[in-house]
Amino acid sequence: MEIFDYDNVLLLPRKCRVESRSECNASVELGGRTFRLPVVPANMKTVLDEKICKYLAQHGYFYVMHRFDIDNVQFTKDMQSQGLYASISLGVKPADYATVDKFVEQEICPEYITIDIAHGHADSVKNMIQYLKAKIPDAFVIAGNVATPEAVIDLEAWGADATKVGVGPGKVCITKLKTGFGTGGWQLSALKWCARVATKPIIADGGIRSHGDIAKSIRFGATMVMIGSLFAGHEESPGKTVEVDGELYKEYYGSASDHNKGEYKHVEGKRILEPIKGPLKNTLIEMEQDVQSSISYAGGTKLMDIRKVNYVILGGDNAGEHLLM
Ligand SMILES: NC(=O)C1=CN([C@@H]2O[C@H](COP(=O)(O)OP(=O)(O)OC[C@H]3O[C@@H](n4cnc5c(N)ncnc54)[C@H](OP(=O)(O)O)[C@@H]3O)[C@@H](O)[C@H]2O)C=CC1
Ligand SMILES: Nc1nc2c(ncn2[C@@H]2O[C@H](COP(=O)(O)O)[C@@H](O)[C@H]2O)c(=O)[nH]1
Repeated sequence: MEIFDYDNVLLLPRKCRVESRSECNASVELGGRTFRLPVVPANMKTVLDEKICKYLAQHGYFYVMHRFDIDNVQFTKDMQSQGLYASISLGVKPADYATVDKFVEQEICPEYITIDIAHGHADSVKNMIQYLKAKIPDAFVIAGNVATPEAVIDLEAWGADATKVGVGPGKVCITKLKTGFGTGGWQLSALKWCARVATKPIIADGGIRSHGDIAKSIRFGATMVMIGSLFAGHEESPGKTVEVDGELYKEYYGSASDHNKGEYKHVEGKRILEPIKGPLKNTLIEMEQDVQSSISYAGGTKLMDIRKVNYVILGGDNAGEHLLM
């Protein structure tokens, strides 16, 4: 098996088929809706809040609200009363089952539900998927996080409509250090490995450090990518604003950090500061333009044309050119 990551793979251009990059369509379909970009901000407290979710839904982007200190039923009602789709997160504890029961009692159905736990290849996730499919069958269920083909096969068989791949590659993640497990350092090849067996969409989660990594994820089998750090440092990001030596930063902390948990127990995340880089809408526009450029370098006109390109691995034991025959 080849081991590589975002920083040692490059995609190879094919002959351009467009006169302008504006002809390239960066949109993607997930769960019956088409979104402008194959990118979703991470469902973390310092990445998004209700206001940002509303902005994303109104402007054609996918979002997944986080699951911490929030009333999911009220959130869903608020979004749907404005004619917007609702996309929430759940855990696997009794309180999460109670939330599902509340949805059923009030006859409300969020369009997207993401089951979001650290070790998603677990019976607890199987039980929650099956509960959701029985109680709210119209919701599109994303489940994770996982790291192996076996896990993707199981989650799909248990009824997940999409899986989220990535254990430990995140910027505020310390899972690798604390447990010795994960895809940190080889997330892109783990994605490739998982995508070979997937029959449903994969969301590649964690490790994206630059916009070109979006195209690399698509090339290796992702339908969408989930990104935290690149979204945490905007003017409207919910993290606290911190000034250091006259420069402004936003705090960005892991969902499994003591900052998020409120206690130091099974901590697998840390807190960092991200420099503030202006409004979110500018980043989203720049990302779209960069993905359009990626499609044009792939010799295509639509997102999945990126899947057709060859690539090179730079340095290391697996170095070389990889041609599609
Ligand atoms: N993508 C990634 O690499 C990671 C992401 N995270 C994020 O941090 C947040 C908190 O995650 P999590 O701690 O799972 O959420 P929860 O605290 O809601 O825990 C989920 C449930 O799974 C149980 N569990 C069993 N084994 C494990 C295990 N190895 N890791 C975690 N839980 C386990 C927990 O029990 P008990 O607590 O008693 O063990 C708990 O009942 C989530 O948003 C998650 O996505 C966290 C770590 C890695
Ligand atoms: N191991 C941990 N992973 C975490 C934690 N909180 C969030 N995450 C994961 O990181 C990605 C975002 O990664 P980034 O590289 O884009 O910043 C996020 O979607 C989660 O899957 C945590 O505390 N520990």
